Amino acid sequence: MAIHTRKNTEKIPEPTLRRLPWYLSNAKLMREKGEKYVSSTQISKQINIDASQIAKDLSYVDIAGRTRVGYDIDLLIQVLEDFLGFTNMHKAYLFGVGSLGGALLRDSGLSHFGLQIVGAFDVNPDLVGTKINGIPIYHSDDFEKRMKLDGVNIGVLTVPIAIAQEISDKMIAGGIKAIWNFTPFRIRVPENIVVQNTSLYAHLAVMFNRLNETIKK
Ligand SMILES: NC(=O)c1ccc[n+]([C@@H]2O[C@H](COP(=O)([O-])OP(=O)(O)OC[C@H]3O[C@@H](n4cnc5c(N)ncnc54)[C@H](O)[C@@H]3O)[C@@H](O)[C@H]2O)c1
Repeated sequence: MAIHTRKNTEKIPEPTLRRLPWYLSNAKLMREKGEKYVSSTQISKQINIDASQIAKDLSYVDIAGRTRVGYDIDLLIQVLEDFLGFTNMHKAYLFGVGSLGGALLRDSGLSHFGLQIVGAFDVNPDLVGTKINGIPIYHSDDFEKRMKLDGVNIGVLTVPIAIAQEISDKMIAGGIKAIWNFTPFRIRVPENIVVQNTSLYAHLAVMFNRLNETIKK
């Protein structure tokens, strides 16, 4: 018997959005092991999240589970990939090919999650005109010209903090609609522009804190 869980039409909460890729990875792992169905209880055991939370999270995506057997794995993977936008490639530019920017260009994992960096910009003459991982590096001055050719609407910001705002303004003026900001600077943008701030160090602080708690025990 199929359970027709009504699709939850509320705005999806950010924590749910951040958990969905875990369910996707887990479903892919189960598929590799030859499983055809997966239940929220099974996912729960693997990734240590409450089964009812998983069922609630999955109510935001258009998928119905079956009693006892759970979700059809192929369908679950397809629905999650579509929902998360991992199936259609989002083209992006990266600004600032330094130690962090260069590492992101070398990361082939981004394209598995739907982000394709099609070009990068820097001002360092040693970098301009070269490629990293097949991605061409242009001079920052050529950004407007390239924008007209590449159909990009996402910008990855990995420039020095002092010029984070200036480069963001330049990106937006050129037509960029979403900025993945790795600088610690809280950039100001018009209301219609999406900003995602990301810091590796924030997670590090959590790890140190938890580690200290374990050592104390
Ligand atoms: N979010 C995180 O977890 C995290 C981790 C590391 C670094 N960062 C931040 O990322 C940024 C870059 O750090 P990094 O260590 O790679 O620095 P870096 O100095 O190695 O790289 C900065 C790059 O920006 C380039 N640049 C300078 N002016 C430019 C311009 N006008 N247009 C385009 N490129 C320009 C430089 O030539 C250089 O290649 C910093 O703001 C840093 O604080 C964040």
